[in-house]
Amino acid sequence: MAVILAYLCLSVVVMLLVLLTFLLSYSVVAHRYWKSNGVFSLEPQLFFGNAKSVVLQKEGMGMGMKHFYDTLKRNGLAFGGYYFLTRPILVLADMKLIKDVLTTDFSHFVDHPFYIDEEKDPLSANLYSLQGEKWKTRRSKLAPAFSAGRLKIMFETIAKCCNQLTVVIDESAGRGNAIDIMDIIANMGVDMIGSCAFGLDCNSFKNTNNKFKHFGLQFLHNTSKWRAFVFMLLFMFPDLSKKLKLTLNNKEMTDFFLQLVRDVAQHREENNISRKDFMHSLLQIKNNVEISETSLGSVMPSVRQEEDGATIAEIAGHCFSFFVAGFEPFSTTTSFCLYELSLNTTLQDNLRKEINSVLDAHEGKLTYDAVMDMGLLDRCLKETLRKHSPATSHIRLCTKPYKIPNSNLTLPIGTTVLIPAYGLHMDPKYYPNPEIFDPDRFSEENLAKRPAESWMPFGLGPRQCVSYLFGLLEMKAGLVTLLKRYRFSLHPSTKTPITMCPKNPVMYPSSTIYLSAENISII
Ligand code: HEM
Repeated sequence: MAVILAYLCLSVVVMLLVLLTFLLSYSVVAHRYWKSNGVFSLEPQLFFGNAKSVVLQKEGMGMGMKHFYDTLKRNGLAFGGYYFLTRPILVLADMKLIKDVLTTDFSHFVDHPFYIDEEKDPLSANLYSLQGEKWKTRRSKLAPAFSAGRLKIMFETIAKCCNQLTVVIDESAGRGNAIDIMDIIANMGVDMIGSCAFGLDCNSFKNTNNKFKHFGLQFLHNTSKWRAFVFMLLFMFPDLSKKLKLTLNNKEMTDFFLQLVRDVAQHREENNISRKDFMHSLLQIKNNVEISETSLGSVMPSVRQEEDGATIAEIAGHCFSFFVAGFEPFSTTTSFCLYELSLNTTLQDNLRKEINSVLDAHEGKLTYDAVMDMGLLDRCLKETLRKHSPATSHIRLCTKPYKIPNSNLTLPIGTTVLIPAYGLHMDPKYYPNPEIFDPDRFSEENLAKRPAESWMPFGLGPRQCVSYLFGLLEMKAGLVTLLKRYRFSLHPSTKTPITMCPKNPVMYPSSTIYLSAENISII
């Protein structure tokens, strides 16, 4: 027995040693990549590459990339090599090169390098992750649903969701209570996407345990080490992950969203119901009805079609991506904007003056045209998206060999390329004193002084956020609703300066932002 036990122990030790040797050699060989291609990189650490602080969640990806961008700029380099664990990533620092990759030479960089498994994880087959021709076809079909004309029609649905905001704040206003502003805005974000994408009237404020919110937040706020590990495997080794049957979205959540979309689709199609939301547009795509930018139209075609233009799983994937892509940036940006306005109450008062005078000119109604007439609001939001950009980097996969202009480097297919948006947004060359919140940076005069590409919270080029107009619109509608009714100030329980949570892949504060609100109408 003792001999068998000793033999087993020895076998395990030998296997571990073989595995360790393999990993060591793999890491050492992988970390030669940039040097052998003559590309500048910082000395990588075994296994971790240059991402130790990010992987160990001591620093967020945005900050890590900003530091590398600063290093490249200090050394006058247009690009540099970075290792995320063993994966080489080319980081761009030169504005012209960034513009080429994202726009002029887009045909070489069509895809986002993310995991997708249409069969086992249908929700992963969304616009963000789709690749090649499939992405191109779906994006061109979806784009009209996000046009200005269509959003103007949808504005009524957006405005309805904003009304709920005041119900909760009214309970705390004027009492000096600490208001967890991000929680309130997040609830509104759930309502907004629930209503505008899934066609629900979920009212998160009253029904805090609703299933829709539960699953959405489960996806977004699960910062467990296991999830981070699975995410990393899916990013680093997509083929191996598929073999191991790893998925990003669990079955219970997938089934919930699929059933939800199935029910809504069936109900609307059977009763030919029209509603001013994205679900309406998606059902039109499903039924091969052309999306008009000037009128809502019916979900059912006038002549029955042989084949559906989209499956329920595709629609669910799209709605889910609207939720995932739209919820967090909406709630963080709107909250950060209110935070900045609470620190600068003169600016807040000026903005309120603009809101009131524009609303007066529009018969006191919150309409699409009224929101579009608010210039200072636009500048405040753009400055928030610069300083607190939710997406800190943009990422592309090289899909066709690409020779980098003015260099000897040709990128092979499969190279990951990263644009450090947060680095650009905090670069004093484009934004002097970048830590200062100054909406004037977005005045026409100041805009003319720097390249337009130095501001890219929504990405750039054909793969830029499909919904940036809707994103801006919903945030503006929320801010107008709040600022015309309340004066906000920072509550003493907020820890300042705000630092960023290193566990969250997007820009997210590490401690709660508490504000106080006074109801203006009764001051
Ligand atoms: C509110 C602020 C928002 C910000 C800051 C934002 C930011 C972004 C960014 C940075 C990207 C990637 C762009 C790139 O790779 O170049 C993106 C893509 C995307 N966003 Fe947004 N987004 C916002 C709101 C929304 C909303 C509300 C929706 C949906 C209703 C949405 C849907 C999408 C989709 C579907 C993609 C993938 C587009 C594609 O790959 O073709 N976003 N967004």
